[in-house]
Amino acid sequence: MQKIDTLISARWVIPVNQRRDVLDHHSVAIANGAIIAILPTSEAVAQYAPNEHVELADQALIPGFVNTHGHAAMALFRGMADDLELMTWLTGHIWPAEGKWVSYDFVADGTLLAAAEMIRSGTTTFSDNYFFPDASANSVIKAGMRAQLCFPIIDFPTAWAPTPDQHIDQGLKVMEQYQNHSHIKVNFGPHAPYSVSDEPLLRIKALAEQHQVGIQMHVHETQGEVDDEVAKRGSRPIRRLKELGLLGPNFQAVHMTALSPEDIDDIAETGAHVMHCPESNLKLASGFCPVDTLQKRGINVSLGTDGAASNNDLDMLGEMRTAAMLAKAVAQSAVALPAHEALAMATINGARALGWDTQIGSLEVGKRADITAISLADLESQPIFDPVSHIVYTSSRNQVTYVWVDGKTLLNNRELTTLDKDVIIKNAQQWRDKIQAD
Ligand SMILES: CSC[C@H]1O[C@@H](n2cnc3c(O)ncnc32)[C@H](O)[C@@H]1O
Ligand SMILES: [Zn+2]
Repeated sequence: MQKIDTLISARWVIPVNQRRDVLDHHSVAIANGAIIAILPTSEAVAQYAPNEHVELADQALIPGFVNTHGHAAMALFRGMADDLELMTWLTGHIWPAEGKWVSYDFVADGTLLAAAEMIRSGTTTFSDNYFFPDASANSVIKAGMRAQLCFPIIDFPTAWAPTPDQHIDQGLKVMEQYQNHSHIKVNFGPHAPYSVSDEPLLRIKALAEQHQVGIQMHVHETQGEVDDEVAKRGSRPIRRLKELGLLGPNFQAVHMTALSPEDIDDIAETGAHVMHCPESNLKLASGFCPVDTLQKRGINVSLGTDGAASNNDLDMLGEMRTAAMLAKAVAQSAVALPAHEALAMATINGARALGWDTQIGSLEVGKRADITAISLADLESQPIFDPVSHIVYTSSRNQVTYVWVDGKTLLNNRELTTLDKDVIIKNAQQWRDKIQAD
């Protein structure tokens, strides 16, 4: 018998591999944080002597969700400014609130709140775009998750830095601090084409090439953004970014609504990735990302929740369901974004977009053991013809039972192991009291 750290035996293992397998009565064997075998449970129990054997009858194992766009600390602004269109929401409510409240402590506490919510809904890796990325990094490490932290760059002064160059300089220091960290990647996060001038964008392009890191940016969030840019500069935002040399396989374009055939050509030709945030787009009435068309052009489309101030949750199961439904409506085709492809969008496509697909995003031998378990035991999941259908179309986040990162348990039968739920709730309430009293 081979000694290993953990054996997880489940009714289904859904690896989200190339073959889109659904494996019945299989087990995942874990040693030193990595997946060393996926095999029928009858064989696994004969072959391995695990330190811990987790047996999950009526549950499915999937790769941990990869939430590829958000602003974690904005969880503290959840429900503060609802039912507004993007620019009113941003300029009339969010930016003034950020000017007043955002600090190192705000970001540390807000990111812990977001991390706890994400773990409890099956997310193991997320991408963040917020001020004080050093505070976010500490919270991510405390939570035991993985994150891409895109430090913000914007033309006007923020709570974090007074000029675009100082945003970049401060971000570079954080990037240096986390170079080669197994759980943290630090990337560039220029806010949007309408809020970042050519000069900082050219500096970002040169530095991203020099450091071989990614760039994530809100692009084509609304038709209004595209029209304004055409009126102001005479070119569409995507074309401007292409002409500046930013588009390429390390470019992550968030939102991507209001696309012309030429915009789609630009993305397809350059190999840039698209981060689709359907619920934020719906709530802010921003527009529609043509997911089916993009995928047919071979463009990698991943999934993101955006921040909890525009979603208002960080629930990738819910986001996946919305994405699957919306893709069909937008394509006017019920075969657009089928269930297993929606699951791939929430896992392996995200890992690919973040450049982490050799390590995470699917359950395969050699990858890190970042795994989520979902219970399909209850009445609402009966009968079960296809567990993938149920995960995408009927499951809710309270069915997430276990979460592992690097084989370490972050959620144990719905209990957080790395974070203190009561402290996080108390801190969130204290921030609410301060903000409300103002
Ligand atoms: C530089 S990123 C941080 C910056 O972005 C703001 N933000 C949050 N959500 C959105 C969105 O959907 N579109 C544009 N900007 C957004 C956030 O409040 C920060 O100021
Ligand atoms: Zn955003």
